[in-house]
Formats: sequence, structure tokens, C-alpha cells
Amino acid sequence: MTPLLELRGLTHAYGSLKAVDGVDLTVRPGERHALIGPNGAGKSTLFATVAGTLAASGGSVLFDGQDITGLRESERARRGLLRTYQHSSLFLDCSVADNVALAVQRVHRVAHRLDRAAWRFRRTEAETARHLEAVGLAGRANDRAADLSHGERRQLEVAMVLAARPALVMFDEPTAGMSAAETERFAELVESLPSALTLLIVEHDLDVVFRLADRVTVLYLGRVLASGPPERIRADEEVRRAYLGAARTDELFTGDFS
Ligand SMILES: Nc1ncnc2c1ncn2[C@@H]1O[C@H](COP(=O)(O)OP(=O)(O)OP(=O)(O)O)[C@@H](O)[C@H]1O
Repeated sequence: MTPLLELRGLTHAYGSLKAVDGVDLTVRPGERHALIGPNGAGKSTLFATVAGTLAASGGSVLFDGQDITGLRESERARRGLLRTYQHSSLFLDCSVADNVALAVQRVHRVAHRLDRAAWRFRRTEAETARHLEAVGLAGRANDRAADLSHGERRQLEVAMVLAARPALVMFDEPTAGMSAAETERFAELVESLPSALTLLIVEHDLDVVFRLADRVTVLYLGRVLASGPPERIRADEEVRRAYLGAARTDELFTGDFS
């Protein structure tokens, strides 16, 4: 099966520091792939280089078999590679529904340029309602985005990403700053996403990682230390050693992830 995403020797350097150093990685269609590693391992840099937020210094990014290394972030998004941001990208003064409707219309402007306005309006409304329902925000449609809790704002961002009809969604530390209850709701939301949707998640909360991912890649000093199914990663001695020195190291892999 052709991988949906393939990185070949991907490198990003900040001056003389290779924060991402020759990374090879494949993500198959429908896979839920988590990227983990201790602080400074290069996760954010790799994420941004794949999304097109940062330019690669070397190597290549293939998406659905096409080389997209030279494409801008917006062009990657048009092809179905979408990312979320750690810092909210919402229009806080608009309603929850309007935020999603704007994302839906961005797609329609391209796909249905010649459609009549009334038809387009009804279609936007229906799609907006469907995406809000999918993320559990149907009851908040008319509230201002500013009135949502932190966790609900992340749910809204997922609705906006879904509106763009992605093939691959990249989540950047989605549960950062969430309460335990919000994290639980968010994990349930990710579990409920269509199984055909491919996910790449950078996440610090290893409970969330081992709950959601069917494949885990560990970065260390900009390189891939290990990549495989969660149970193999948890048992990997090198991976454990890479986390040594981090706070509560021995607790990192001892939770009940069943
Ligand atoms: N804008 C920058 N300029 C120079 N060096 C940077 C820059 N951003 C990150 N780095 C360095 O690149 C390396 C990788 O950083 P990166 O943020 O990608 O790691 P990370 O795994 O995401 O870390 P964290 O888990 O703490 O977010 C680190 O040594 C970091 O200090």
C-alpha cells in the first residue's frame, strides 16, 4: 500500500543545529501515528517542516506519492494535509457556527465557484451542522467562540479542520493545557473520527499517545530512535533511556494503557 505520508532523509537546520536530522518515516492511510520524544528532540520542528510552516533544509516530503517538499503550507492544505496550531486560530468574536461556516466556504469557493448563492448557503449550513455535531458542539452553535472553554476551543478547531476535507490531520500537542476531563473528551473525539482519516499527533501526554496511536515514532536529538506499534515502543530499552533525566521517568511507561 502506498504510504499517505513519506519522509525521506528530512532535515531542518537552525544555523549549525540540525534540529531534524535525516528523518525517514512512513504513515499509511488510516494510521494514527504519534510522534514523541523528550524536550528538544525535534518534534515541533519536524511537524512544522512536514506541514510546510518551515522549509526543509534537506530530504523530501511525499504526500500521496507526490513530492510536496517545495510547496507552501496553503498548497499542502489544499491537497488534504492539514495541521492544527497550539495557539488558537479562531475568530473569537464570531459565533461557533460562523467559524466553521467560514472554513466550509473556503473549500466551496474553490470547488463550487459556479454554484448559485442560495444553494451554496444551504449547503454550508448543512455541512457546518454536521461538523459541529461530529465534535460535540452542536449545542453551542450560536455562542461566541470567546465564550468556549479551552477544551471546547480545541474541539471547534477540529471541526474547522474537518471542514477542509483533510486526508491527513496533524495535531500539535492537542491536549496541552487541558484539564483531565477535557483531555478525556478530546481523546474520545479523536477516537470517534472517521477511521479512514489519517492522523499524525505530536503529544506529550503518553497516556493519550498509547491510547490513541496504532504506531509511535520516537525522536531523539533530531533522529528517529524507534518506530513501531505502541507495545514495542513501551518495551524498548533505548526509548526508556532517552527519557532518563526527565521528571518522573519511571512513571512514563508504567501507566495502564489497556
Ligand atoms: N527557532 C529556533 N531557532 C534555533 N533553535 C531552535 C529553534 N526552535 C527550536 N530550536 C532548537 O531545535 C531543537 C529542537 O527543538 P523542537 O522545539 O523542535 O523540539 P521538541 O521536541 O518539539 O521540544 P519540546 O517537546 O520541548 O517542544 C532544540 O535544540 C531547540 O532548542
